[in-house]
Amino acid sequence: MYFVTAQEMYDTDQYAIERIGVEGKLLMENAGRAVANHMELFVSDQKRIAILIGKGNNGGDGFVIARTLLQKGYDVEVIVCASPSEIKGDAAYHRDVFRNSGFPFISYEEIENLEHALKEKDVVVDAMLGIGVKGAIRPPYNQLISFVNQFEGEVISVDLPSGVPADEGLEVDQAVQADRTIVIQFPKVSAFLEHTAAYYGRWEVVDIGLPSTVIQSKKTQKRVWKKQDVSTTLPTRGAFSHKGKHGKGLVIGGAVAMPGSIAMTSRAALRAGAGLLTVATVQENITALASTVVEATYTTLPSEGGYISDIGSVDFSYDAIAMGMGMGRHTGAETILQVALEQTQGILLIDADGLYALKGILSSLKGRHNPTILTPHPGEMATLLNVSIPELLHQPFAYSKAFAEEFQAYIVLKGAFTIITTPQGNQWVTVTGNPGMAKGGSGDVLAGILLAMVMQSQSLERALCNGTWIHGYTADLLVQHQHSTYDLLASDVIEGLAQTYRALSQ
Ligand SMILES: NC(=O)C1=CN([C@@H]2O[C@H](COP(=O)(O)OP(=O)(O)OC[C@H]3O[C@@H](n4cnc5c(N)ncnc54)[C@H](OP(=O)(O)O)[C@@H]3O)[C@@H](O)[C@H]2O)[C@@H](O)CC1
Ligand SMILES: Nc1ncnc2c1ncn2[C@@H]1O[C@H](COP(=O)(O)OP(=O)(O)O)[C@@H](O)[C@H]1O
Ligand SMILES: [K+]
Repeated sequence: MYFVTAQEMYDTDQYAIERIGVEGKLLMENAGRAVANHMELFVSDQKRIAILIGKGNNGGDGFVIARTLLQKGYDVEVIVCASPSEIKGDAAYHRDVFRNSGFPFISYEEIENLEHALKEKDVVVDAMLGIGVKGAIRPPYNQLISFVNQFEGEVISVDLPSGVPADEGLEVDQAVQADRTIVIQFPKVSAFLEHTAAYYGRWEVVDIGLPSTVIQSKKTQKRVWKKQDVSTTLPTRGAFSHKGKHGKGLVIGGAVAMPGSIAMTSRAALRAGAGLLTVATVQENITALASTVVEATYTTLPSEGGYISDIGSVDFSYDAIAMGMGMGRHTGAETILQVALEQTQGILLIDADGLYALKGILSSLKGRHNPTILTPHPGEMATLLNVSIPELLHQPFAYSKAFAEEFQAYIVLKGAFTIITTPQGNQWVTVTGNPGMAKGGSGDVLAGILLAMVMQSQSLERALCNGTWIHGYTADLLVQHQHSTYDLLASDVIEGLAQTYRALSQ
């Protein structure tokens, strides 16, 4: 499923009108009807509904929603949040159709105490501001938004909660806190940003028949990776496959004080289907690890001060190598990473402490002939970019894209919304996962799953999307059935992979 910026939405709208010949009025009719029909699924006709209508096209949708619901027998009061004569274009057309159908509306100015009037309602439909919102919220919307936010019934926003911009990199001045948002055709970028997503409440998309042509013709696209994508792209294991077909992988990492991280990465890689796995770590870790991850083979590395001191003995001819987990941030780490960057013949995934080591030698990424994958959490990514974490999280898509394109790497920016960016600038977001994963070790498990995924026959971006989706989904299943967000451990997710793979293969 594509998701879009405000401009991409307007371009799509224009394409439908100018190239396909669907009139704007009809698009608005489709939008309003689709929203009203969707509301019918969860709002009973016994509810008292107020629809707040703004002066732009979001308000135009509101008139169609109101007319459709009234025709279905719903109890609807329409409150126009502007002088009705300010409404222009397609929205004015639908204002007139609404009026000519014999339905009344009232201007907010005519209501003596709007806050009180809303108390009489069960549901407020917010069709005040859509993707056209800009800058600080001006009267009367600022006041109306605060009334809506004090309203105790259900708030349903149309397209996006009024006041929330569609795009990243913008401040929210004041915005409706919706319980539910019915999104028109394509989700907007703000549905996947930490500072704006919560305003949407739960959201669903309604189809109004707009084509994806414009979005597909762009040089790069942004898409949500969903369960159906996983089911249709996850490679199946052929009846006559052998271990060599499922990848020969290597995990490099683990300082003396941090053996657990590579144990988790390795176990996760094996549970996620890796054919053969070797672990290269300091000699002190080998005995304990070998009894924890019995399926792996081991390469003993020399240590100094508890850290890997040299990786010269490593054979780099693996299909894929994951490096950096529990490696430590010692001074020698950069040299070790440099060796790996130069010698790895297959795919190189760099995580955790490897990303800190990468900071000083970022330009080495450009010289690599084989794919490099970086899996930073926001702290690691902000360090690589020399920006603050809030700055990064304000526009994670733009930062990830610029970075991936400049350094020709795949970036997996982890978080509640994990963003996968290819070196060409295409982006996917996975929305699985829960706060139970906000614990040490979750990233190590993801690195292992991704290592296994990229070695099995599928495109790299699909492998990364499938891996992050599966990681989060497994944690979601565990929290729903056996665990809570408090007690869930990163290693539970490794064992939980069994459930996910079984569910996906049924
Ligand atoms: N494919 C599509 O595009 C389709 C779009 N559709 C629908 O149209 C919506 C987009 O409509 P839109 O462009 O008219 O913008 P929208 O958000 O309704 O309002 C703009 C108005 O808000 C005002 N305003 C802005 N900022 C403000 C502020 N800070 N404080 C106060 N006021 C502010 C601004 O006022 P002005 O600055 O002009 O004075 C202007 O009057 C979209 O979300 C979807 O619902 C569907 O019908 C069909 C397909
Ligand atoms: N609140 C959350 N919702 C969804 N996923 C989360 C949440 N918090 C963390 N995660 C996931 O957990 C993992 C944490 O990775 P990371 O921060 O690298 O952990 P660590 O370094 O401790 O192993 C990432 O895959 C991230 O997407
Ligand atoms: K709205």
